[in-house]
Amino acid sequence: MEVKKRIEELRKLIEYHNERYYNQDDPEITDYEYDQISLELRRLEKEYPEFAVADSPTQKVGGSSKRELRKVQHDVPVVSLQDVFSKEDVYSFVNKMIQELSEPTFIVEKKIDGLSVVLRYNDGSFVEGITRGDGIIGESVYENLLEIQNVPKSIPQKYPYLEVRGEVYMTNETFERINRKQEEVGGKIYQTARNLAAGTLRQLDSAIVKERNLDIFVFNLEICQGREFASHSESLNWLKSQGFHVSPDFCVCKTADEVWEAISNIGNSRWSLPFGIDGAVVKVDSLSDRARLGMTSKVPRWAVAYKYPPEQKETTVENIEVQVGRTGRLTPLAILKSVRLAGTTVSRATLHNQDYIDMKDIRIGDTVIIQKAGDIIPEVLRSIPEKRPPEAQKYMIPNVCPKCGAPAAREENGVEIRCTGTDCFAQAIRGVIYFASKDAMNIEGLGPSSVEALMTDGYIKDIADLYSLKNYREELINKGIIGKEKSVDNLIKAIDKSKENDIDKLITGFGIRNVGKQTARVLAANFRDLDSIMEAKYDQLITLPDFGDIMVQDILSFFARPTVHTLIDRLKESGVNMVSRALDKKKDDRFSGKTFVLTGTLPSMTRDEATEIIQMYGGKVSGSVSKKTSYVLAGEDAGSKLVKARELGVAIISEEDLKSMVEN
Ligand SMILES: NC(=O)c1ccc[n+]([C@@H]2O[C@H](COP(=O)([O-])OP(=O)(O)OC[C@H]3O[C@@H](n4cnc5c(N)ncnc54)[C@H](O)[C@@H]3O)[C@@H](O)[C@H]2O)c1
Ligand SMILES: [Zn+2]
Repeated sequence: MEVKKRIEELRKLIEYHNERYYNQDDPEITDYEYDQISLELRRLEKEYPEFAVADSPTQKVGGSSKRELRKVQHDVPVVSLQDVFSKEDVYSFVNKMIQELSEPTFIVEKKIDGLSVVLRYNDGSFVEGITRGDGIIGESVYENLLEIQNVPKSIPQKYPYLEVRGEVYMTNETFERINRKQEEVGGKIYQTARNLAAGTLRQLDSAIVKERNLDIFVFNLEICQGREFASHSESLNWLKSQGFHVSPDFCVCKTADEVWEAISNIGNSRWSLPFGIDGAVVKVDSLSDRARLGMTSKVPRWAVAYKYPPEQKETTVENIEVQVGRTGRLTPLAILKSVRLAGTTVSRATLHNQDYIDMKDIRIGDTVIIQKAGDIIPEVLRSIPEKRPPEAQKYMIPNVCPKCGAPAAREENGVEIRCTGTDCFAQAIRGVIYFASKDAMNIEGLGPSSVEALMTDGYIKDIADLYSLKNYREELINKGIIGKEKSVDNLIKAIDKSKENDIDKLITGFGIRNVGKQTARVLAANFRDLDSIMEAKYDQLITLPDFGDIMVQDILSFFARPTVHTLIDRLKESGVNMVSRALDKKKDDRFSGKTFVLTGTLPSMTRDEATEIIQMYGGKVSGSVSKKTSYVLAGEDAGSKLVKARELGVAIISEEDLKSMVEN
């Protein structure tokens, strides 16, 4: 029973991360973490075949396609690759092939970390380009592919039909350039070059593709009408001669030792490559052998993908600094002797909190092992006590705030230590940065460095001061701390524009503890204006969807502070909007008299979000289906309610339907 539950839990988790990764191009966890949970599921399903199901994520490929992009059926199903994680697995694959085939040759290639596309050519002309999608149906990204220089638009040898497969990717340099630009304008920071490449290729504006400099490596020939190839290497060489950018410097091997050497060589060069790879692919070279071996529903039997373990390095902790967050939280940060790790220079790593430091016993002067899980954020894995200098003391986060000197205290029953000072400069800076951030007031051009400069030079002390910044226009232009005239004017304009925001943005911007943008939205949708929220009582707030005791207490204590009242008065005087627009929308009660029942998991909304939308337009949400039910909003794994709805002939709608019902 326990196992079955775990299997189901893993399936749900993987489906969720697949959605984030393949469909939204915005993963929440690293590939390394994802691979760990997939591996666990694969092992359990193998060990307990009685719990195997046909639609498990281990049996499926990729994601679905976007609504806006044209769907195209694949000629040859685009499958995934069998992952392996150890030397033993590589040897056993190679040796098995050697046993089954007569003197096979193997090709070892870099596994480029991008997204797969299929390119089609008619009589030598590029006519269609498709993403993998779910492997059977992909989405056309032809217009965007036209903007990639290394996709040949026509090739010299004109066979009636040619289909090749390749990986679209972005170089590290371009990736960093774009993120730097995003940071300057306070925009979204992309997690990895792979997501940005995928997101770029799957959006609707080809001009963006051009500007973002995508590239492609072709790694397989699928179909070539009118010509036979004996081997993969022969086809790659031919593709190269036709102007394709082919999977670079592939390696031809005979034995498991040679294959492993090739894999190790790629591994050693990994962090000096100009683009990201997430492994090495070992393929049987002979195409007739490949045909004989065939494939499972998900992977070919003639190839495996070896995934490298995260790179680890030894370094020393030179110091531990303490940072002060927006809510006064003190976060210890290890200052490390700089080392190159997974392609970047690492000189700091968060130590999270006192418990983390205690658990790993990390001290100043210690030699530690660091790694980048999934190659993004470095973490300290462990310290090496044998190499510890004799004078190294156990580390304790100080009991005063390093910025303002006020006492710092550990939360009751919590691990966080916070500055209790009410006048803490470090907190104030973070507070303003947060106020300006995308989820909050979304003030473009007001990123961390501008806020810090403005506050250090005394132009602003708090968020209300932002709205009088225009009085210092000339001075700011002369001083140049924001930039030239244009930057200053843009900033002033953006600040001015933020006055018109709905109050959920403002409430988010206050940075009340435990009140994120979703909670702020609920508040805005249920009260007329900020004054009524400030006057709201416990009993009123606790009935709101998803509001819990701690959150309500936090809201009440925030609005009880006299300093908050003064601040809000100043914002009002500057003309910052204090009226709920979400509530205005409520007057649109197109769902009045209609009852909805929700069932199953919706693709992108939580049930509460769907409920909120329905209620906002005057509809009711009920728990059970009856003849009086107007609509059943059904998602994945919908159960008995859906059956009942069908029986009673109640209209069944999807999340998409609901969205279109409330459009304009
Ligand atoms: N972080 C997350 O939330 C998350 C979610 C889903 C998937 N993932 C990552 O994606 C991986 C699964 O992705 P997948 O289904 O694309 O399979 P895969 O990455 O295991 O391998 C298949 C793909 O590799 C690519 N490839 C690159 N170079 C190649 C070459 N030389 N030859 C052949 N193929 C080459 C092709 O696009 C092919 O479709 C996971 O292992 C995980 O790392 C991460
Ligand atoms: Zn402080």
